[in-house]
Amino acid sequence: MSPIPGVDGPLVVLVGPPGAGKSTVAAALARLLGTEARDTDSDVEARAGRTVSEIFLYDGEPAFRDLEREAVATALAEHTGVLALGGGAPVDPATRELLQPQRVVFLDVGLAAAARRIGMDAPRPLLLDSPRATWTRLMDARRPVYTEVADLVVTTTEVDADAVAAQVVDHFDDLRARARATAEQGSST
Ligand SMILES: Nc1ncnc2c1ncn2[C@@H]1O[C@H](COP(=O)(O)OP(=O)(O)OP(=O)(O)O)[C@@H](O)[C@H]1O
Ligand SMILES: O=C(O)C1=C[C@@H](O)[C@@H](O)[C@H](O)C1
Ligand SMILES: [Mg+2]
Repeated sequence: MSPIPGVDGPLVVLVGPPGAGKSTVAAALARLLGTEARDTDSDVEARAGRTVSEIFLYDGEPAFRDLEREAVATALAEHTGVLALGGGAPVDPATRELLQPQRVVFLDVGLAAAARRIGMDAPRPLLLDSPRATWTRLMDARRPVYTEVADLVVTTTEVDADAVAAQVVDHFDDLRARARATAEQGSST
């Protein structure tokens, strides 16, 4: 799936499992491209006035998914920078439809690196019970979905976030040009 010329929206949308580095790489990419990063988990929290964990705990996962679907639709309509989605967002069919014309990058990662990064005891509501087994089960179920929506897959295991961002930029002509222009602007000020 290629981005359709003329379709508005973010320069890049990042998908992938918890610990893939979506939020971190979004910030690194935004720096390279001279734009802003946005994260739908943060948007949901700001809108609900609660953390993701609190929403799961008090309202349940279906309520979170409804808020997430709205947050993704709003961010795709409003944001022109880099957008990181929540790990489960592309599982929703309506969200997948919205992603079709977008430029989507799947950040892939193995269990060991993901576990190291998120320390599997962090407050991630879906990973409270048997975090490693649950992460693996989710990833097995979601891999086809992440792959289906993606224009590019970048493996982030053993690659630091700045290098992941550089790989994304290098893959797309317009992003390479934009990053060059951003760097030139930075060195001339
Ligand atoms: N490529 C990387 N190499 C090493 N550590 C990384 C890398 N990317 C991110 N990290 C670290 O891993 C942790 C998790 O990263 P991040 O929050 O960006 O992941 P995420 O995909 O957004 O996860 P979630 O789905 O839970 O929001 C952070 O502490 C971050 O500094
Ligand atoms: O993988 C998931 O389903 C989730 C990932 C996080 O980004 C949050 O959106 C929430 O914890 C659910
Ligand atoms: Mg994140």
